[in-house]
Amino acid sequence: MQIFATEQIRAWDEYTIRHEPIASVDLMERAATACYEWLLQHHYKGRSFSIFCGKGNNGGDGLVIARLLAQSNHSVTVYILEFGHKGTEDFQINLARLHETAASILFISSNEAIHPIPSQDVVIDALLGSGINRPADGLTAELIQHINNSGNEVIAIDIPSGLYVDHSAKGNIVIKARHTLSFQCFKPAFLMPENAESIGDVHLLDIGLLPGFLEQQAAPFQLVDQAMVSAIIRPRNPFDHKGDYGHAAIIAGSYGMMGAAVLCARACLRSGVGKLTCHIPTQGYTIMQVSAPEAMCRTGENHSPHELEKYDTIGVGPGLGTHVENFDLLNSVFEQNRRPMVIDADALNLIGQEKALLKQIPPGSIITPHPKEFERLFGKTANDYDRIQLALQKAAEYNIYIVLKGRYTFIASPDGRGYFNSSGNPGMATGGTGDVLTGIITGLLAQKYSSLHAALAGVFLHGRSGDLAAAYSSQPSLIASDLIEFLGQAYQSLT
Ligand SMILES: NC(=O)C1=CN([C@@H]2O[C@H](COP(=O)(O)OP(=O)(O)OC[C@H]3O[C@@H](n4cnc5c(N)ncnc54)[C@H](OP(=O)(O)O)[C@@H]3O)[C@@H](O)[C@H]2O)[C@H](O)CC1
Ligand SMILES: [K+]
Repeated sequence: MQIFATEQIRAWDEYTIRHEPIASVDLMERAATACYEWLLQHHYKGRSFSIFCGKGNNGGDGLVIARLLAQSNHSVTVYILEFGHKGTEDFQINLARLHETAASILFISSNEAIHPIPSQDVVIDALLGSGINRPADGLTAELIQHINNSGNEVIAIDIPSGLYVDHSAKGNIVIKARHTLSFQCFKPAFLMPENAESIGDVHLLDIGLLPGFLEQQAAPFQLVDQAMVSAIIRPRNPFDHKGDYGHAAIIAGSYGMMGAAVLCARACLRSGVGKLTCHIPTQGYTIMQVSAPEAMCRTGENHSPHELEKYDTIGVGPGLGTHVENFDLLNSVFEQNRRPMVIDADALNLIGQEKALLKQIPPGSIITPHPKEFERLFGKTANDYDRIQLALQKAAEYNIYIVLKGRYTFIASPDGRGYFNSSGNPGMATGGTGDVLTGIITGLLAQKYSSLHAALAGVFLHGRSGDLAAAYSSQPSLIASDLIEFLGQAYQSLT
């Protein structure tokens, strides 16, 4: 699924209006009807509503929702924020239609006109949508603060008022919604951690925008979804043998952190790799042999980084520790292996301390930092949008794939393309889930998936395992081992 910027969303509306064809006011009716139906299907039937509208088409959506609610015997009060102009054509048509109903209509043109919101009312926020072009200030800002301070449940239409679709509104005054009802496709704003407080739960409603538009568009970002990953994962051939699925190595673990190495190894095995050898410290030998009997082990000084050429790929980092000898270890790995590999955790922290190592990473490799590790490698950014741009820039500079872990993990490709993963849940915010991800991606690389495909399929399967595990038990109880147990079902769910 494509993730569009503001101009493309507008162009998609216009394309649909021209080619369906459908009048703009009827498209608004369709969008608002989808919101109205969502409300009825989600326990809002019979409630009373305070609906706040601007004078653009976002406000127009609010007026249609108000009419549909009033016509179905809901108590509706509509507050229209005076912007000093008449409003868009579709706004005006729908204001006239609203006058035919029992809804109360009040205009807010000064602070004195802002009154307490009845505590039982559901608030609908239709003040500003994708047409926002400056921070909310003056009366608009006052009204947003008033709504936020009311404690009422807020449902935002299209996007919480005050947020921009595709750049940061950090520090600005923005509606805090419990739910956001948006249309057709994800907006970049919904995928940024800095907006979590504003957007609440996002629900995408189908308003029948024509798919023909998608063929003409290069979107700035793509959503990694089931359709994309199902097309990546290849079925197995009946005559295949283990040699066909590659030999991976994992270089991981240290005293007190063998768990990370075990999780990584077991995830790698479950990803479908043909053979796995673990390069681990001597004191971890028994732990690994008992925990992952399918894996071979190499022990010796400094993880015994020898004869690495024989592996199809290598995953390095989980539980490695950051002692100084590990700089030699990394140097040795990068010298012997020039094929794409996976670099995570302490290996990234070492590179963060010795930035010259960045240039030695084999081309096409995948690094998997969480935001703190990313910051140690590439520095701080002012906001989440800038961090994504920095990831794209660094991916190109070092010819690597950057998997920036988070609720919607971002994958920066060196060719400038960016992807947001759609699977996963907050239950996965627990120790060891990153080690599992490294194991899965290493296993996919060994199976000769391209770096891009290994990264995309790896993050999606990892998140899907988390979703299945959380559905089976719960989010709070989820532990990293559960992801490995559910990886089989995650594969199964693709078909
Ligand atoms: N497929 C769809 O997505 C559909 C979406 N629809 C809805 O349409 C809106 C977008 O409507 P638009 O009229 O383009 O924009 P807004 O309603 O968001 O804004 C209207 C005007 O408000 C002014 N503005 C901008 N920023 C501010 C601000 N900070 N404070 C006050 N006013 C502001 C600006 O006008 P100016 O002349 O003052 O610059 C905007 O033009 C979309 O979000 C959906 O809700 C349709 O229903 C169809 C389907
Ligand atoms: K809104």
